[in-house]
Amino acid sequence: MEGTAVAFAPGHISGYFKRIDGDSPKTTGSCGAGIVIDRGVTASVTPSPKTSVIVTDRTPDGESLISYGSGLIEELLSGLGVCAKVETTSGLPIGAGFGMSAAAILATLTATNAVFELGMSAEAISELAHETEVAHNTGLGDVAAASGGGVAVRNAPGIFGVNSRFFPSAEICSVTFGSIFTPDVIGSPEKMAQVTAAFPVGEPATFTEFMMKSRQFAEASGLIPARIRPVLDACDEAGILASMTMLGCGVFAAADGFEILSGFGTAVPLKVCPHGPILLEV
Ligand SMILES: Nc1ncnc2c1ncn2[C@@H]1O[C@H](COP(=O)(O)OP(=O)(O)O)[C@@H](O)[C@H]1O
Ligand SMILES: CC(C)(COP(=O)(O)O)[C@@H](O)C(=O)O
Repeated sequence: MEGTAVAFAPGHISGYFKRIDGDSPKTTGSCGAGIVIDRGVTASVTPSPKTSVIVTDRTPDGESLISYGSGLIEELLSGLGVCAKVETTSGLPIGAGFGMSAAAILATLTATNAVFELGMSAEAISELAHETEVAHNTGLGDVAAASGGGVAVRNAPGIFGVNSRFFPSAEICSVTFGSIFTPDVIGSPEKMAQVTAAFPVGEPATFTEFMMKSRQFAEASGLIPARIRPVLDACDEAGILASMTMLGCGVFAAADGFEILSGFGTAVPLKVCPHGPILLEV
């Protein structure tokens, strides 16, 4: 129980989803599909007599934003019966539909497990991360998806709900204007009813199919903020596949949309991450 462990967990852009309520957080979650991305959260965990958390977030312009304390992470550590100094650094803005809350939980648990030699399997880490995420209403399907890489297609709630993963060579880009408070959306029965009705038929097997289904869902879901409509229109005009980052005020598009997205804000190039959480240092 000495030293520091550092872990990385990838983010996840959800293209479409539908809430599924089970009888516990373990069996509650979502079906849907999304891209596991190469930007995520790096967590460094050092055993300490008292728990403290430093969170480095990103603004939509890419600047660092430091804050102290995190109820979510503090609760996670206390549930494991350990105290540590934790630093999480997000590669993209928190709350903007990039699955940064799931990545923060997965990265923190992976590093905590290593430095305290808790003996948790990758599956046990994902299970606890999923239950934490669902219990806090910060996400439904991000943990299941980000526990591995690629484009993850989920046909059941929970960490065993990933039906297939494919690994396209296509790259993407994204622009964000800020956050959408996830609990307000996934906690609203009215919004969830419209989302469920918008869920697309059939499962995507290619990047293009995934993008088309995501956009079809976004349009029918009633979730598209007015702020991103001009970006989607500009992409449509140029024939570039694009949709809304669920659940954030932003757009993700095929890589050839980078210049168009840059006309609206700070565009970020992203790759499909080939893996789930990894330990970087122990
Ligand atoms: N790196 C982090 N460290 C600690 N808490 C985090 C971190 N990232 C997210 N959270 C928690 O998750 C909440 C945001 O959840 P959500 O809107 O689902 O974000 P995202 O869309 O990035 O997954 C934050 O208000 C905070 O409570
Ligand atoms: C879309 C969302 C419900 C939330 O995603 P985020 O805002 O990134 O936490 C996701 O967890 C999903 O189930 O697909």
